[in-house]
Amino acid sequence: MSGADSLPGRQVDRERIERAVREILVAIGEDPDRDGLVKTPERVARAYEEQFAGLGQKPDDVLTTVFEAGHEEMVLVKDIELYSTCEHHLVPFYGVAHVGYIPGSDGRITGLSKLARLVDVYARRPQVQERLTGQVADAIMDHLQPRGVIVVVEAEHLCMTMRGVRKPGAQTVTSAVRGVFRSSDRTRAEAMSLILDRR
Ligand SMILES: Nc1nc2c(ncn2[C@@H]2O[C@H](COP(=O)(O)OP(=O)(O)OP(=O)(O)O)[C@@H](O)[C@H]2O)c(=O)[nH]1
Ligand SMILES: [Zn+2]
Repeated sequence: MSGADSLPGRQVDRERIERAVREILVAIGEDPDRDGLVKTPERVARAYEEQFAGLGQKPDDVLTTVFEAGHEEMVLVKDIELYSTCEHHLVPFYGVAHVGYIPGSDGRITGLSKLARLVDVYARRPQVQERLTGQVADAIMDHLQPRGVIVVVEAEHLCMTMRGVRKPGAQTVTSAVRGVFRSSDRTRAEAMSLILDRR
């Protein structure tokens, strides 16, 4: 688990970001005092506060509604839009997450929106896609004790699109399977066919 998980409510240091952004503007040869840029450090600080808000959140903050519904079949929320930040280049990667689980024998489930909120908790951090995918799966395993979890993330990384290798359109697909989705080929295949069904 990352160290940031133990920092509930942590706020970003906006003033420090502002100073750093001003420095970057100088370093790229810009004039940070010209009209268009004068408020940029402040804007970036506010944007970063939002973009990295997940560093101050834990899964417990969002998985608040857990109830026993006696439902023991698969629950799958598809196409949860996500925006994250590549920790290598600090540029966005974005796409969708699909989150499915099969409740445990106690039938404990959570609110559907909470699954999407959980994705945001981990997306709003400097990330790599593989870790994001695994963290969402592990948080659901820990909090709901389901029979299994499957998380699939499909994303485009702007660090591969706008710079570097420059391959727009390349989609990175990552999956994390836990419990019955790992042990049963059939259950995993059923989930994958629901996830990939693009009707
Ligand atoms: N596995 C993984 N790699 C990522 C992710 N986001 C970005 N990367 C990769 O991280 C790597 C960083 O490679 P480096 O060689 O250290 O950095 P770089 O010289 O900027 O690499 P290029 O992007 O190839 O120009 C690149 O291959 C990126 O495509 C991610 O979520 N998961
Ligand atoms: Zn990157």
